[in-house]
Amino acid sequence: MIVVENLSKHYNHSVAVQDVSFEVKEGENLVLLGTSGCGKTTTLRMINRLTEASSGEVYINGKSIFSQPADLLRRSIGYVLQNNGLFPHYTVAENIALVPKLLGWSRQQIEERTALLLKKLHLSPERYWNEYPSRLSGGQQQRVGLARALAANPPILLMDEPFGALDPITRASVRKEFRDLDELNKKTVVLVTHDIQEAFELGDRICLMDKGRIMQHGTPADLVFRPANDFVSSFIGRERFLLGLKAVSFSDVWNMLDSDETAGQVEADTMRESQSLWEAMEYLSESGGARAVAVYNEVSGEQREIMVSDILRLLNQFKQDY
Ligand SMILES: Nc1ncnc2c1ncn2[C@@H]1O[C@H](COP(=O)(O)OP(=O)(O)OP(=O)(O)O)[C@@H](O)[C@H]1O
Repeated sequence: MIVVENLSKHYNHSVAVQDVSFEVKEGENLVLLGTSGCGKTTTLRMINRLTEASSGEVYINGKSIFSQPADLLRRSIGYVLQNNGLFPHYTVAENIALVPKLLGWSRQQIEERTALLLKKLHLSPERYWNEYPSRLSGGQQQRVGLARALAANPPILLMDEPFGALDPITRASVRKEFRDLDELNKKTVVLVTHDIQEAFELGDRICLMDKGRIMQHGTPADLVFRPANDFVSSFIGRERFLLGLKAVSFSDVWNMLDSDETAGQVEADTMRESQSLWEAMEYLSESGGARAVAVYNEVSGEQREIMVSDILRLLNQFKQDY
């Protein structure tokens, strides 16, 4: 768990971050969202002390980050940079091995871990082990950057615009891989982005920032359905409908579904209750004429069949009750 209390950063007479406070629970994804220059990166870098705070406190599992040397702190926190930060003169495997080596892992341990991570990130170890970063595509470099940050299995991961350098299509597919990666499920993640769609897809909670301050800290649904002020409303702006679909999952609206719709056998391409209404929309628009999608609830063992008209009804009903 990360607790940030009244964190500020001043440069001479200018203020980069002012009095920022938030908590990130274990296993949660917190997104720092906002336009360029609002203080996201500075806030992130104060957590691993790449930037030293002017004032305020950060506790990780109850322990102040200032109670240990900054370089030791950084070995226990994964960090993914926007331009991936890979060393150009190191191979893929050497880049991934950096922190495990510093921690004194055996060669065999390092090789096993590297091979496992490459496979999980869809990079064949045989093909990419000895490759240099400049010979990889942007998406592949980004995956290696992520593998490097995950190598020593840190409980906390800080990510600065991790998909920022990618074109929109690669960006969407790497983002999807990121969401599905089991390595990340239990990690506490703080992710910086200026992309509101990305924030809504990846964040359990979002801190929307402006001019160094937090404008609203809440769930994606809080930001869309209960904006704290005019700034938040106008930031959400015309994307309200789409973001609403991304903010609501089937588990949020399960008891608004008729129980007699469908039950029984789970079909192969069934969605799960943790997926969003948006994902069901995407499925229906991409499936070439399917009128309904089956959604399976792992908790109750029930299955429902969902049509486009259900999705719109669920969104409206959720909004009214929120
Ligand atoms: N080393 C520095 N010296 C002086 N000012 C700085 C320094 N680093 C950042 N700033 C200023 O602090 C403010 C916040 O910068 P920061 O990089 O945190 O914003 P950001 O929201 O991450 O923006 P971006 O998305 O463009 O990276 C900006 O006004 C920036 O110019």
